Amino acid sequence: MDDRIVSGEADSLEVSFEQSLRPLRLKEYIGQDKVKDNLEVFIEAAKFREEALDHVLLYGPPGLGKTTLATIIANEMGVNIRTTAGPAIERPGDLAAILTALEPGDVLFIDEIHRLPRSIEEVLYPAMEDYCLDIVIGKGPSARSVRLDLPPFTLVGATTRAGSVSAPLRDRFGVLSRLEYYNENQLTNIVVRTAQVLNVDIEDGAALEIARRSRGTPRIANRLLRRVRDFAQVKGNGSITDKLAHDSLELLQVDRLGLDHIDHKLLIGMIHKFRGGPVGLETIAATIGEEAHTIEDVYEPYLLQIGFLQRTPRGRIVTDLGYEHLNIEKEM
Ligand SMILES: Nc1ncnc2c1ncn2[C@@H]1O[C@H](COP(=O)(O)OP(=O)(O)OP(=O)(O)O)[C@@H](O)[C@H]1O
Ligand SMILES: [Mg+2]
Repeated sequence: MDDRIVSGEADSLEVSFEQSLRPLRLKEYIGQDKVKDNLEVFIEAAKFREEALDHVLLYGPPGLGKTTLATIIANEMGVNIRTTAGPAIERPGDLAAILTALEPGDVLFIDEIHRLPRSIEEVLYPAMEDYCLDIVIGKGPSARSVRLDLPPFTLVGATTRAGSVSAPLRDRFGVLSRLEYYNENQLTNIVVRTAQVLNVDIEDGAALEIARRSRGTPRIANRLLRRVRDFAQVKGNGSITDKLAHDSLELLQVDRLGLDHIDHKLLIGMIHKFRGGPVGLETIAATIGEEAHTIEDVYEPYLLQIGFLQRTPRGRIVTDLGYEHLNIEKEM
């Protein structure tokens, strides 16, 4: 599952490649105009008042640019960014060590913030509200609580599951920004920009072709571009022409809407075994040999989003659009 070329999640080898492609400024960050416009105002106002920026919660599916945006926020504010992740903070002391090391105005980026232990969340509340920490020293009757002052800072939290962030934590963010899937035009611009960074020639049609197959996700667009570049170097003269892009994407088995063999297996399985549904999640899972939650979290969202699958109270159904795309006649 992890080596799916159209997975929104980053694979471990991709990290440094992605790092080199990250836009550093808001101006270079393509799309997400609403989020960008708001942030621009808040950043300018905070800088004018010489205060730390309000805490920001970024949420949305994997690969849409949350980590990138966190870095940009720090750059635009002209401050340092300290990065950690929800599961990495196990004890209140871990959090205290990080917070007390911040300089005034710094950004603390907590990725996967929905996975922060509850006990840590409680320590975080006064830190976010009043820039202070209440720490308990000692045990039993001699235990006492001391209050530590912190420098003003900005917490930037990121999550793919906004629903799993507790209400009291969510309420302490001044700015809540939801990242949306990108349209074809924006993804084309991202592909063109990445090609420039990688110093590879690409024709307009080729950039569009890659954009279309990227499931609205910059991470996938960049990954497909990298694979296509490999074909261009081995089978061509290094330039990515329209034809080369088309042929290599066919070889990579990513269809013209970004569906891969697993999407096809799922849809075709539902059509052939259950006449397109309605069929329950568990049954689909058993049919294609996957876990139900993997289907729900990983395979299904894009198919629902492009309207190929529909959720009904009696189970999932393949829509007419889905049949059409697969070129299968619907049985009456
Ligand atoms: N708006 C954008 N403009 C240009 N490139 C982008 C944009 N958004 C994301 N990217 C590129 O896509 C890749 C993935 O972005 P990023 O790592 O920020 O996603 P993420 O939302 O943090 O994903 P995850 O949920 O897995 O942590 C990066 O290489 C980044 O350069
Ligand atoms: Mg990230």
